[in-house]
Amino acid sequence: MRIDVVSLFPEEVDRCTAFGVTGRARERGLLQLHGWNPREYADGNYRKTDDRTFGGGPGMVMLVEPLRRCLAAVRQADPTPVHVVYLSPQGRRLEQKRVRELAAMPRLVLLCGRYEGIDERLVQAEVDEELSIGDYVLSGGELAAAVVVDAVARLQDGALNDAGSAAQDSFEDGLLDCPHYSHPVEHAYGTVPEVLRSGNHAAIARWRRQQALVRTWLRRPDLLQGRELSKVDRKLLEEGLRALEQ
Ligand SMILES: CN(C)c1ccccc1CNc1ccc(C(N)=O)cn1
Repeated sequence: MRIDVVSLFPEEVDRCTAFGVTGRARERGLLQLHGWNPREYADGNYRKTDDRTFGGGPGMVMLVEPLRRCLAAVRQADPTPVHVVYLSPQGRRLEQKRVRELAAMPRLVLLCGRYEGIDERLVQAEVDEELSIGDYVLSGGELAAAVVVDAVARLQDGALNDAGSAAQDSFEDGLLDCPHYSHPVEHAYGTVPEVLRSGNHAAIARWRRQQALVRTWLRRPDLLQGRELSKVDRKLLEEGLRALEQ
């Protein structure tokens, strides 16, 4: 998968995705990341990329023309058709389902706004999809772009070892993950649950599913709103909640 990032600070996204799973996915060529700076496509010796907003009021707006030229160069760099995503607080909320769909695309362009955002005419003419990573305001779209790069990179084939992809599964069916434990078995902070050391894989899978269901019920009941639980899951959840009351 190829991702082109259009930003006044392309290095920010590069550095945020240069480590761990995402860094390895890039090293392995599972994901190519290219940065583009619209300032290189701006006119004049100040290479102006932003200007005052019409209608008055505070703040500056990113200009159409440097971005239009920059995006033309991005398209020209590779014959693969692009899907242009604009990261903004006005975008649709990014969820894992959409991450999976984006991860399956051959090519993405991530457009990062600064100042008060980008001239709406550029957005209307060039943007396929406006996305928000959450209901909060950042100083620029770069960290939101890095979140998208990270989320899609780890879904590329070969990016995660089997343990990672197992962890992945629990989120896949829309539940929160179960708790995790490692050494030592006994610690001042507590003891590792017996079942996890039993070697009984059916019991371990059952316990993990039950924990995921109980946690989701208690912490994110909204995630259970839209779905019918199977009889098995409903029983696991009820039993898990009863155990908490003991
Ligand atoms: C400067 N601002 C407010 C702005 C305004 C319009 C577009 C981009 C930006 C850049 N900032 C962003 C970007 C994304 C998110 C998000 N929630 O995904 C939050 N902030």
